Amino acid sequence: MSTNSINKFIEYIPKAELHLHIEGTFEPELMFDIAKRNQKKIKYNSVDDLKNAYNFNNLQEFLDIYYAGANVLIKEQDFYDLTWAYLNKVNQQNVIHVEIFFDPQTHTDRGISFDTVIKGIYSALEDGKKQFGITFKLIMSFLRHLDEDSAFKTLEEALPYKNWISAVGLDSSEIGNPPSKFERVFTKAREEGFITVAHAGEEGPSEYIWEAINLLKVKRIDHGNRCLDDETLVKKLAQLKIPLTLCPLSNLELKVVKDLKDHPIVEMMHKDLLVTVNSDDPAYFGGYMNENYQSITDALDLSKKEITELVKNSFKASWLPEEEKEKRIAEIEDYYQKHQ
Ligand SMILES: Nc1ncnc2[nH]cnc12
Ligand SMILES: [Zn+2]
Repeated sequence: MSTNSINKFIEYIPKAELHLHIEGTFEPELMFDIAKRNQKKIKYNSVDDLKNAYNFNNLQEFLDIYYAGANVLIKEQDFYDLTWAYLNKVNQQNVIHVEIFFDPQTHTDRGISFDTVIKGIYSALEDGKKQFGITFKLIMSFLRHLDEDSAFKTLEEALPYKNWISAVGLDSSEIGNPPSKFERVFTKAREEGFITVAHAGEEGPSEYIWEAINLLKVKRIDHGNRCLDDETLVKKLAQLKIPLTLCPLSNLELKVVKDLKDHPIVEMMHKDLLVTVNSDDPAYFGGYMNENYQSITDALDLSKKEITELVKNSFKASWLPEEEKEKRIAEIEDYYQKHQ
């Protein structure tokens, strides 16, 4: 199979993205534009200087730069522009459904109101649906390095927007901040009708994945790479069909894997895990959806059949209505049959 043919296959197949932090789509060029209009300073002199700083040894080194970048977002229009830029990008990549995270505490902790953040993001998502037909769900993620009180306060702020937010999640510095720290917040969130998900087993141990399942009652695990350390856990994830939202380029850039050739995605498929491909923080990790698919395809020599399986998994793992899921999966199978 020529690289060209498989890359075209990846480009044109309709895709869903399930693990994407909107703050992680902040491209340096847009960051400088928004900083200028808000008269905010950036630590770096130029787009190139900033890009040169994107060299991470672990999750925390990335998070420090990611939170600093988000500091220039002040007005509703800024959150709109950020989200709109992402939708334009993925529309060109034939992404037709997105389930995206936003981190309200990154902004409310600096005095930006919850309303400003969510209104900007949501109105761009609505416009994306109208203009591009991209359907969406919004996931509000708690920052796990902050305390339970802050998470409870954020949950309260989200209640008037229940109709806009499908789920709550858990992200930021994983090691030392286990899911158990947020058990009570997640219980309350479920009582309020939110679906739950959590980042677990990215850098943290497999025990954190168990906690996310048993204590937070998550419907998906974000990352979950470390589940492979525990065969019983792998069996549990497979048996409960709990999807894992994997992020290959993120894993490479944050040194979760040394080389994409070591990425566990194929091993996980062979173990019957429902794994999906996502971009996490594409502005920081060198690629959106197509680049993620293309780089693992290159590294692991994936076939069109395997790529099709991964794409179907994303729709299976999505929260689209059942009827719509089936329709999308049938369309993807049809695409495969025509282009295999
Ligand atoms: N990969 C990641 N892990 C944890 N928190 C994050 N926030 C943004 N990206 C993240
Ligand atoms: Zn993430």
